[in-house]
Amino acid sequence: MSQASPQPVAWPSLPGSPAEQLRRLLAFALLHRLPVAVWRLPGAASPQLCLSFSAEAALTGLPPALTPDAPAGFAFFPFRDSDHNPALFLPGDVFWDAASPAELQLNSADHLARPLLDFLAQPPTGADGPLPWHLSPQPLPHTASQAEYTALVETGVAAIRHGQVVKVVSSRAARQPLPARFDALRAFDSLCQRYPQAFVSVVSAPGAGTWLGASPEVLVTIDEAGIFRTMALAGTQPLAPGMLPQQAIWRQKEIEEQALVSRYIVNCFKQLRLREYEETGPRTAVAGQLLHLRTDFAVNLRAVPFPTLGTDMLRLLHPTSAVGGMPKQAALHFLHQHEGYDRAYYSGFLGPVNLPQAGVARLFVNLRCLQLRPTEAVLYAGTGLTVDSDPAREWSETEMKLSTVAAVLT
Ligand SMILES: C=C(O[C@H]1C=CC=C(C(=O)O)[C@@H]1O)C(=O)O
Repeated sequence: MSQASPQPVAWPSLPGSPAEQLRRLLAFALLHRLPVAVWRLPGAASPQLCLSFSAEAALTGLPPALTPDAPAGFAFFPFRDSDHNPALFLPGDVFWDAASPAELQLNSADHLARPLLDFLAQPPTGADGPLPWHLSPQPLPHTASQAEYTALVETGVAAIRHGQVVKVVSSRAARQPLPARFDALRAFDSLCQRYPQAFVSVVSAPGAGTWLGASPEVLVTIDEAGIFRTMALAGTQPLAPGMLPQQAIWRQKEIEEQALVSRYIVNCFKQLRLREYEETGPRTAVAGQLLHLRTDFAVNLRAVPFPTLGTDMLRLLHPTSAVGGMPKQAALHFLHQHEGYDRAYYSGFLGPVNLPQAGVARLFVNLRCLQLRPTEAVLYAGTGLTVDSDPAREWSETEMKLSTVAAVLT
């Protein structure tokens, strides 16, 4: 990994608008077949970008370390690590923040640093063609019909009844044609506007393809004040017009489904023998047109003798019972046997680590996402099953979840 000390460099020409600058950085990355990630943090006004000078250097094995001395970059992890869907950690060779657009942070003395600055020095022509996004080399996943999804839910409920699993999160993929002149960067902007509290991202990397999403779910974050956070997010209902989130009434099914996720997180703390966590909730949380139940967990890392808590929790949490199930191994085995398609990076995790600031990490579960193909998008959604699940309701819940990101395909 070509990691040098971060070097601020002025944008080498008269900067255009931040949107033009972002397109220019993406054009350089994609024309050179390099991995690149753009994201907008929940509640933030503008996006940030991480560009790596080597696709090979992005291939990683273990989940990233979340300590201040660990490499800086952008994690992009699949649901399950495999040769088809490699775990990626994009080294943060170039970091750019649209909030301070006149400056680039170069963290590498790689031989591509000069060509990048030369490329950015040329003013954009305005006649640039569509961006050559990376495309996945994998075949399109099987997309379940309603009858197939019903059968999967019924098999899941039977597995719960027979005590093989306590909870399992079944999911499916759906295909939708791209509208004429679809532009993933404009779609990213549109997601940012529609979902100000989501983690909005577009990640494009050789081998993985291009993924666009607006996730409502924190996996692990560590902020500037050294506060570690995670959340138990589960249970879904539509936000009806005129309804206030605090008026939502939850059925026993959703309450139990979410409580299992909370219990799973508490068990992870227990495994690490950590008692000093704060638990808030469950409360109703808004995610676009949907409501979820959410419990927040926080630990002040400066008050506990546990410098590797973030790293250890990340390794225990992924994949959480909000995307896999409980007990974890039994649920993953069930999904492997019955789900009938490759989730790839859906329900994996993604986000910046030590970028731009050492000690700060923001990892989210890759939900409400789509994968770009030449003329269509593959969209993904899942639903937590319990013994009380009704297949028709679970199907319509996946439809509602798919519509979060499908909103940018019209
Ligand atoms: C698995 C997904 O959502 C998870 C997060 C929130 C609510 C969920 C649910 O109600 O089933 C899921 O656990 C998805 O969006 O594909």
